[in-house]
Amino acid sequence: MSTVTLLGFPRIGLKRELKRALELYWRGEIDAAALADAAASLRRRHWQLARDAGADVVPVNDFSLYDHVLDHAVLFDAVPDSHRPLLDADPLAGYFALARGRQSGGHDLRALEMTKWFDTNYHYLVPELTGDQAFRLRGDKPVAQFKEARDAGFAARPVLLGPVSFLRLSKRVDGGDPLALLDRLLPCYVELLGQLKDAGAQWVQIDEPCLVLDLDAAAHDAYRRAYDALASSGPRVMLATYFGALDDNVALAASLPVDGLHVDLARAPEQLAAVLAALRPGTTLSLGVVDGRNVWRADLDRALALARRAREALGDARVQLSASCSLLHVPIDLDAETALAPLVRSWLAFARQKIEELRTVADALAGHEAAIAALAAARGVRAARLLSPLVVKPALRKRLATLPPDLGDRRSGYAERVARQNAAFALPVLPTTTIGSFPQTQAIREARANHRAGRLSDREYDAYLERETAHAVRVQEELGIDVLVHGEFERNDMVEYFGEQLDGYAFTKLGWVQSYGSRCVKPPIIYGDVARPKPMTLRWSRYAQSLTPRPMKGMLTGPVTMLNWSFVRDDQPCADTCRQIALALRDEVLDLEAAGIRVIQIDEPALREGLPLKRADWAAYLAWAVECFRLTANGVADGTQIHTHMCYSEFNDIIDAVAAMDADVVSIETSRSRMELLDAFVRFRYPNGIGPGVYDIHSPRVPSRDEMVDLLRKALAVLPTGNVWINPDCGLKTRDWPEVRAALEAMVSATQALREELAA
Ligand SMILES: CN1c2c(nc(N)[nH]c2=O)NC[C@@H]1CNc1ccc(C(=O)N[C@@H](CCC(=O)N[C@@H](CCC(=O)N[C@@H](CCC(=O)O)C(=O)O)C(=O)O)C(=O)O)cc1
Ligand SMILES: N[C@@H](CCS)C(=O)O
Ligand SMILES: [Zn+2]
Repeated sequence: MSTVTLLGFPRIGLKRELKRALELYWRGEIDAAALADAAASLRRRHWQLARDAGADVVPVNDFSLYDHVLDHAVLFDAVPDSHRPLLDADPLAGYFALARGRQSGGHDLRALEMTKWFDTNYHYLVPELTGDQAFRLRGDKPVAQFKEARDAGFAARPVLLGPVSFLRLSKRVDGGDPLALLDRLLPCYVELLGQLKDAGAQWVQIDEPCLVLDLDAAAHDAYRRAYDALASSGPRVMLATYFGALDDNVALAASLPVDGLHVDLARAPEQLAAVLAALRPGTTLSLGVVDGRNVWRADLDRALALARRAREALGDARVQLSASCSLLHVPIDLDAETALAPLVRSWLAFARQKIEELRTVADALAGHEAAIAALAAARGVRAARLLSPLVVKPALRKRLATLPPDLGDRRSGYAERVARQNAAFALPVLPTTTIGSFPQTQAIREARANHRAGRLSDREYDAYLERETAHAVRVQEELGIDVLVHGEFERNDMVEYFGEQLDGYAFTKLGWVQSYGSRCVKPPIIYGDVARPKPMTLRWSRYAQSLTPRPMKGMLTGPVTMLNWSFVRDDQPCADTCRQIALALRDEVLDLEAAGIRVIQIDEPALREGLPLKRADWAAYLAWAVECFRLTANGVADGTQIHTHMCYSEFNDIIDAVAAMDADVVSIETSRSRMELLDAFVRFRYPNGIGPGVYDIHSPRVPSRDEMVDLLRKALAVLPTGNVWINPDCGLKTRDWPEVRAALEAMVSATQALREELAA
């Protein structure tokens, strides 16, 4: 019978128990032992859940207190010299200093850079390597977690990030090629695999998601050298590839001397034939037949058909059934969603239900009657979903089909627009602004929770939000910020808040998915045609503008980000869904403008991360993504200023698309890379306004005025002064008020210093 395995399970806990424990620990309210207990009990609960749902083998070492890439950097001692003494003295404190920075106890340590994990909304910490990097094993996390599961009676498979992917996801501080360090790193893997074998591991899962990327000859060579070196040094190796098709790398992956290969058959079912043809004799094939990136019940007939084909070619013992990738990217348990409309709920599967689906396929493959009957039931539910009147809105479809071709064009070019805007707003040189959110304090979240639970009336909640908004406006005025924001206090999240107000979207109570560290999101679920029944942000923008004579920015999440950070329907192309969202948001933009809001920011932080992993697919994606942004933004008059904001982006590859969006101002995250990310704009001679982020909002560390002056000088040396705006890297919702005040005070003071220099 085929084995059911998992590549990984969510770590945060159904009720975000890990988040709570981490934040208590960081505030000094629990000690390291209590944090370790909370983590161990979550691991135990998740192994049990996975086994009860039907997994034959559970993953271990997929658990992390903050991030699995950081865990590997620490495991191999691939950390900056600055952090090593603390890591030696107090491993947990050192670990969190790498993740979050630390400015206490005589330390001034910065956090590592954080970036997107492939095309997901999970963020990993980028290991920093030097040219003469030495690696050694530090600690024994994978072995300890294997023993923990083994001793608790679970059949467990340790998960490691593979050496080539680890290096490709790292960066060299000297600009060199991280893969040049491969030969130095491999002995650590060999030693670790030996330890796992000694501990009794039968299999180890080695993740090489980079095998689904476009790879050059040097990367192919690195893969061969790496796996030749690892061959037979430890347990049997399941080489896991995910997030797409192996395509040109299929022969490479299948030729490596490993015992098993996992392939993603949710995104790329068509690759099964090529994989079966290329597989070495004796190799086990793990079929990722259930989608680990989305929440729809699987097409179990298709999954079973794929499994049967693999079994015919390989025999039962050489076939494993799994989700396409780690289940890290989906919520834990649909059973907790008691408030979802029953029909919509019947269409969904979260992590636990996905394991049950895998069990069903495995059992059906083995001919079990009950499983075969379950397949028929699942078939009925899927068919009903695709035909449901909840899904299709004919009037909207008609509007979309008859859009005038120039709907996404501004009336005039940038030069004319900016002249009008400058005359209307009379802003100083180097105008200051922020990205939108102000601290989402515990008190605000509690008020929202109380409102949701009926303990706070609509009127009380509204009045509370008005007070918070008025306070934020006052603070910005006191600080001397030029273009203000209302603070986004009414929003639980920049995507979920809009999803809650749009037709065609469902939202969950406990559908938490980790975004980074202790931070989570509840991605809303797009199940049908999207439409806007009524204005969504007008009330708060209008109120905030009424409090100040300064320009108040309207604040919207853009269509591409709404799409990429939601669970999307799988019954129509993403481009079509995105156009529907764009039309809904366009109406919001025009309502804001009509209400006198003359600066409107449309955030698109997820536009870059949605780039397909293969370059060949980029142009098509960027074409519809830009079209959707333009459709949303460009119906306004010349005097209305459109801003967009993007964070965590590497812009070199997409600068043409950013320019084609034609926003009047784009604010970007640049401080962590010390303005390196500006290069693309400089080389392109980006013509419109640009706000390079001058301080990192992800760390509690308050930057000094001089640091910001320094960064700004770098920016002003390469950008036309008249185009430059001054802002933080991203929104301030995760910070607290004293930090925000101090940091913005320093930002305004840095700006004033530069204005004086420019005037002199
Ligand atoms: C900007 N980013 C975002 C991304 N994706 C999004 N969908 N949204 C984003 O803003 N991706 C990239 C970046 C970085 N990512 C994040 C992601 C998440 C956060 C964050 O701060 N998340 C909050 C949760 C936000 C939320 O939904 N809050 C709700 C629920 C609040 C809550 O916990 N309530 C309690 C009761 C109150 C209490 O006692 O605290 C409860 O329900 O139990 C809300 O505000 O209503 C997080 O804390 O993880 C930041 C950046
Ligand atoms: N307006 C949002 C953008 C985050 S990317 C915020 O300020 O939080
Ligand atoms: Zn941002």
